[in-house]
Amino acid sequence: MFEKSTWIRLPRNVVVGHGVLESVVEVVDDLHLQGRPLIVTSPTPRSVAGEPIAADFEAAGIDPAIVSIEAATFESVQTVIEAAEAEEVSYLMGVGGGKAIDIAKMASDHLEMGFCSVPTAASHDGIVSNRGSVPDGDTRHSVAAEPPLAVVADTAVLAEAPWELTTAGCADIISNYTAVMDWRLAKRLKNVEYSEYAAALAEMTAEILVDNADLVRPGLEESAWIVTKALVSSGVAMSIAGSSRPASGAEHLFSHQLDRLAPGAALHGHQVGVGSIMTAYLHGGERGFWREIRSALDSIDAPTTARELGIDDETVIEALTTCHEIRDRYTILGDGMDERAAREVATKTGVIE
Ligand SMILES: NC(=O)C1=CN([C@@H]2O[C@H](COP(=O)(O)OP(=O)(O)OC[C@H]3O[C@@H](n4cnc5c(N)ncnc54)[C@H](OP(=O)(O)O)[C@@H]3O)[C@@H](O)[C@H]2O)C=CC1
Ligand SMILES: O=C(CO)COP(=O)(O)O
Ligand SMILES: [Zn+2]
Repeated sequence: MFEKSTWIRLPRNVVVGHGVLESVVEVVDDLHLQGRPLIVTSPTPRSVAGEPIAADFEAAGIDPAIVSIEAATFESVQTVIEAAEAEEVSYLMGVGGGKAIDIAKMASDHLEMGFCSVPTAASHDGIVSNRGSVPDGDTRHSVAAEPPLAVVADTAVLAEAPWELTTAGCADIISNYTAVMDWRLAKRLKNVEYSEYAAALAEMTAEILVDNADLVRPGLEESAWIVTKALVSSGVAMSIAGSSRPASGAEHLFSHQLDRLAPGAALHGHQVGVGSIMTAYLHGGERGFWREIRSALDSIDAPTTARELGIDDETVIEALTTCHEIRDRYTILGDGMDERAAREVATKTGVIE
């Protein structure tokens, strides 16, 4: 008897383009969301988009609540849950980078409330996904969370954000190549659940972005358009898979470990990009695909070395040798790299000197 089933949760409205921030109230109205929103944001995105959105709600006769969080932690999720309960809101709106959006989607999941995603930076592919990624002591959880009902991505806002946030988003997408290699390996060796469609979409997204790398340039709003479409597509791949596997392999474990060892040193996307160079080397050997990953990152001005990340060489080695412990996710790192092997991959790929 055939007993398989799947449940893919995707946004209903994805609105991307110049000036669409002004359409937030209309988008919410189209979803028939009633009552007060809680705008979940962080300091810079609050002034860039949180306050203007709040003003638009007020002009429409709706009184929004607003809460700012500083870090992607379970304490922040709790702060948002308490604010939502105290303010008696009906739905949440994550306005910001990956941090604010992750916290809003996780709090929404707990509160069983709808959630909309308003990115202020094209820096990560959690804009659309139904996952939240949160550190917790020695581990990093990738938890199921509420997917957004709507995404409103204003390319004018995204293009105004610091350029390195956009290159971080590109690198998060380019890392799909190695994430999918790890996923296929885990399917072959450990029989993990695998979706051909999600893997193909994640890879194709990276490929289209790399093919369009010439158009990704600072000061061009079209760059924000190209990168945001890729981030949406990659998030959809995660939602199809029901896990972050299509977009998160060993290069993400490496980045998550760097977050613990050198907090705040570099952006998530930049760290996974550098991780991807090294894990591609492990997948393909010296003459392999890692060179293409490195030149793709180079072509969009993303870091390719520890020095460019602002992280010292020894921290890179420590992260490489310990990051398999971050979570139970089988990757090319297997049950861990020894120090000599880590030094060799980091040196041969030029990540450390
Ligand atoms: N759930 C998922 O599927 C995924 C989740 N992630 C998660 O997302 C996070 C990474 O996202 P990222 O966006 O890099 O991190 P942050 O949300 O920390 O944003 C990075 C920085 O950009 C600033 N910023 C955001 N928007 C603007 C703007 N318009 N102008 C100026 N500065 C701005 C933030 O300011 P401020 O400090 O004021 O907030 C912050 O300093 C990680 O926690 C990662 O795990 C990443 C990919 C997928
Ligand atoms: O960053 C991600 C995809 O780009 C997802 O990270 P996690 O695997 O920690 O959920
Ligand atoms: Zn990522």
